This record gives sequence, C-alpha cells and structure tokens, in this order.
Amino acid sequence: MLRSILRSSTSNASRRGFASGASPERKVAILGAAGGIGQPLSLLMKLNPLVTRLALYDIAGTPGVAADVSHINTGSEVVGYMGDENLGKALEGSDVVIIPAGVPRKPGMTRDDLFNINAGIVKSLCTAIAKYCPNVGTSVAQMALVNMISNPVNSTVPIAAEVFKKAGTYDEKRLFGVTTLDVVRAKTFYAGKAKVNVAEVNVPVVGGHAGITILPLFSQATPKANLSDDEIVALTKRTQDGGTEVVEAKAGKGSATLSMAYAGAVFADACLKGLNGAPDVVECSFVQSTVTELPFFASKVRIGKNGVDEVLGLGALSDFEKEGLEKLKPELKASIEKGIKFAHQN
Ligand SMILES: NC(=O)C1=CN([C@@H]2O[C@H](COP(=O)(O)OP(=O)(O)OC[C@H]3O[C@@H](n4cnc5c(N)ncnc54)[C@H](O)[C@@H]3O)[C@@H](O)[C@H]2O)C=CC1
Ligand SMILES: O=C([O-])CC(=O)C(=O)O
Repeated sequence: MLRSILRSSTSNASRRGFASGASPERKVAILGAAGGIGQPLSLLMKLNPLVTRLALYDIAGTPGVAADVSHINTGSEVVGYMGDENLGKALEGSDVVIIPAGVPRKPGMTRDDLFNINAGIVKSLCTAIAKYCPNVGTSVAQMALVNMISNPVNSTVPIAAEVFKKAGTYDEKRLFGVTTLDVVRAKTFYAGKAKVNVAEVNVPVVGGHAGITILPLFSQATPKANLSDDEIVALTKRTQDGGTEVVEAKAGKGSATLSMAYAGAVFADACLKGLNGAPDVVECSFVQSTVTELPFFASKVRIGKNGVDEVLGLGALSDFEKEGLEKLKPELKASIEKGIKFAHQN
C-alpha cells in the first residue's frame, strides 16, 4: 500500500508538475496530527514526494510526533506546532489542510453523537483557516484545499462552509469532506466477494458519510462480476456499517485510524496532483453539489488546479440504488441543516 502511494506520487508526470515543468513547493498542514489518525497520516504524508513542507498541529503531543516523523529521510521539512497560539504559523502558506481533529466514536454511538464536541472544534479550526490560509502569492487570495475528516462529516463540512462564508473566504471548490474510506472499504469488500484483483477494482460511493447515507454503487463496479441481489445487499450493508465494524472490534479504544490514515493520504495525494495540474484526477468526495436537491453530496469529483473542476453526476443506478438514494436524503438533509444551524447560532 505504501509502495502504491509512493509509486502513484512519484510518476514522472506528477513530479514534473505538468504545467510549470518543475515540481512546485507544496505545504500540507494536519490539524489533529497527534491523534489516532493524525500520527499515521503524518507518516504517510512525510512519504509523499509532492509535499515539501509538513506542518503538524495539535493541542498536545506534536513536538514528539514531529521529531519522530522528521527523522525519515524523505525530502519534506517537518515542523510541529502545539497550542492555539501556534495555529496561525502552522496554517500559513498551506496548500492543503487536512483535519482529523476531534473525538472518535465508542461502541453504541452514532457519528452524530460526536456533533456536540466536534462541531465546536471544527468551527474554531475553520475560523483560523479563514484567517491564516488564503495563499498570498497569487493575485486572487485563494484558500487552501480543506480536507475534512472530523465526524460527523455530513455536518462538519456544512459548518466549515458557513464559517468560511461568514469570513468572506468561502470557495466551494476548495472544501472537501473526505469519504475515501467508504470507497476503500467498498473496493476491498467487492474484490473479496467478486474474487477479482483488488488493485483493479473501482466502485463509486455517493451520498454522505454515515450509515445509510453511504451509498456504494456496486452496479457501476469494475471489473464486472455476476453477483446476486442478496450479495449486493450484503456488500452495501457491510460498506455502510464499515465504521461500526471497526468501532466494535476496537471495543472502546476508538474508531478506524490506520485505514482512515491510508484513505486520507490517498485523498490528499489526489488534491496535490490536481493542484499540480495532473490530468484526470477523480475521487469521490462530499462537496457542495447540484447532483441532487441537497446542497452537499458525495459523488465523483474531478480535482484540478483550483480544487473542484467538475462534480460528476451519478450515472445509471440500479433500482436498489435508486431506492437507497431516496431513503438517504431525509437523514442527509437533516445533518446538513444541523451543521448550518450550529454555525449560525454559535
Ligand atoms: N471521515 C472519515 O471517514 C473518518 C473520520 N473519523 C473521525 O476523525 C476524528 C479523529 O479520530 P481519531 O484520530 O481516531 O481521534 P483521536 O482522539 O485519536 O485524535 C484526535 C486528535 O484531535 C486532537 N484535537 C482535539 N481538539 C483539537 C483542536 N481544537 N485542534 C487540534 N487538534 C485537536 C486531539 O488532541 C487528538 O490528538 C473523529 O472525529 C473520527 O470520528 C474517523 C475515521 C474515519
Ligand atoms: O465509524 C466511525 O466513527 C469512524 C468513521 O467515520 C469510519 O470509520 O468510517
């Protein structure tokens, strides 16, 4: 896996940076870098050759994580920042800001049960991003690409959007909810059931990032396989419950961290490639959208030099997927509205 990230990131085309002919300097900041996701994600971003500066921020523990990661003999410079007073320095000049800050679930909790704590954390971090991150090297102030991992993603992304709107820095092309782990799981589970090479599998996952709002489109999965309706129903449920499967297995010690760090690294790598002008960078992500009547929705997104180049449509859906789409809308709508309301009232 590590090799595949490295290989994909070190192809000659990526390293050349396409448009400029030289690999551009890229700063990545990780907020929540000392946590269960943050630490392995810091490691994976240190291995990414598209990164030249890595800023590791947390309220505690980052000096140790940064010292440790900084000894790895790859090209990027690593700096740890701890405490609110250093957040601005961590953020300044960032091209991509990844946010895995906040509390994880325990068995019996939903992602929405994290709202009360994580909404405030995300709001304060996004307020700082709006203040410190507009890149100043360009004629137009441009926000960093924000990769939101903190749950509940269905609400934290709308919160971020409202914070940026209030600050006058909102650019809908630059805000991404990270739903890559749903795709990673869908690929793994499909490959196992269909008995195909997992490295060749593609499965779009649309909707949101909680329970039934996670809608894998196995009818579009490639390579094609003749799976029964019952097998598709079971694969769909397992993908939707993938997070809970890990929460229960960890039995009170948190939620997915290692697979999430991998997924976060894949998504951040796609953002860096897009910024650098690589062609055809497409990943699923929860973004501002007109694909359905909901203001935010996860679907395939083409990422380019300014962030979202194009939000791709859903394509042909099976009857089972059409039903799943209608079923998820009320929950997703409520989660989005909850986030917006929180941002307005706090
Ligand atoms: N989008 C997705 O697919 C996934 C999202 N998650 C979510 O990611 C979040 C983090 O999960 P873990 O890393 O397992 O939790 P963790 O508790 O291990 O780490 C969270 C880190 O955030 C830090 N933190 C808290 N407040 C902060 C603030 N104001 N500024 C900066 N850092 C702050 C903590 O000090 C801690 O180091 C959770 O909300 C979890 O639900 C987890 C897995 C998948
Ligand atoms: O389930 C959780 O709480 C963490 C998460 O979002 C995931 O693993 O997909």
